Amino acid sequence: MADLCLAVVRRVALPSTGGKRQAARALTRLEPLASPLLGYVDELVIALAASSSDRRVRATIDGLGRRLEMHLSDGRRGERLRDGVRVVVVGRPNAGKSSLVNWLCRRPLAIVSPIAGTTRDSLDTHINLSGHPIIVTDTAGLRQSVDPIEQEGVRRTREGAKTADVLVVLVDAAQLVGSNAQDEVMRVLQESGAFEKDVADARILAVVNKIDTNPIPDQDSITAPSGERIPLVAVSCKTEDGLTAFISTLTRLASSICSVNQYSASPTFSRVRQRKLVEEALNELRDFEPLLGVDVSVAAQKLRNATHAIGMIVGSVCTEELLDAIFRDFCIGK
Ligand SMILES: Nc1nc2c(ncn2[C@@H]2O[C@H](COP(=O)(O)OP(=O)(O)OP(=O)(O)O)[C@@H](O)[C@H]2O)c(=O)[nH]1
Ligand SMILES: [Mg+2]
Repeated sequence: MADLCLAVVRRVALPSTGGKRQAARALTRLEPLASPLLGYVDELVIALAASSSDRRVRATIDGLGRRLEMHLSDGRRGERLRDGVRVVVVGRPNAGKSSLVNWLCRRPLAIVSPIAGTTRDSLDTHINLSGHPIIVTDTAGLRQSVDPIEQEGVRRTREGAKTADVLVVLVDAAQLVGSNAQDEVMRVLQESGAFEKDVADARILAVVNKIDTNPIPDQDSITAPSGERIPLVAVSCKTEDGLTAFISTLTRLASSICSVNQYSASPTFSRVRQRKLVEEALNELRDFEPLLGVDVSVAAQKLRNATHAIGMIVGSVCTEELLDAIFRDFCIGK
């Protein structure tokens, strides 16, 4: 076992010079993430050095893997805190999407006109909603068209819908058959591609606009085919009726997105790159166990790869000090 520890620690703890430089640069930018993950690396090396049995090594690596998984399941909170919660407004042409987005950002971001098909491209703007950073996207109205430019606009709307944290489905009160918002919202959702697997996580907010032209009966939610309740608000961008309720509901959804599990009490991954590196580290840890009984040096390489991936995020991994500490505290090699 001492041999195993020595082999593993040597391989884990001796990075290339280039890797060290890169890691050192990364550290300065990633302070909030550094301590917990650096703790893992220390723990990993120390556990290996101190372990007296294979089983304990396996348990330690398994525990580390589970904790990395917990961080990965943080609901992308760090990315949302950095970039903003993505709110995408979809609906048919002329429903009032641009009017709603302009009202949200308090400026005439998008052209508003009675001509259906005015917005032809997706437009992003950043706003602050009770302290939550939000990216609001206005989109081209969903409809069949032979115009290739409009087709491209609709394709972009669907792509945007896939990235939404909150999908606002806006329908025109005047277009409702018998004031039935449920069916029209479901049709628009279907056309936006929202029932496809990769957008299944987005929160949906249904909005009936233009209630000044056709008041609808009081209703605060509708039911999705899955049985889930979708909040519904009735508004008029013209008279501003209902917009306060719209803002409260949107704020509630944004808050719920920004608060998830215990690991998101502090921001975790603020960049996709960091998440990818942790996923890489996790894969290496998962490969370690089956290899341990077969070839210690190949297994050790897996740990070194995992350490390197985390080191790319937190920086000062595998420093001379860490090596010194291991040799001082555990007398390995003496
Ligand atoms: N009466 C009434 N008219 C509204 C309301 N909201 C928007 N409109 C009008 O509806 C028309 C279409 O509004 P837009 O905001 O351009 O609609 P849109 O959904 O962005 O339309 P496209 O860009 O064509 O997809 C404009 O003439 C707006 O002034 C409302 O609440 N009540
Ligand atoms: Mg528009």
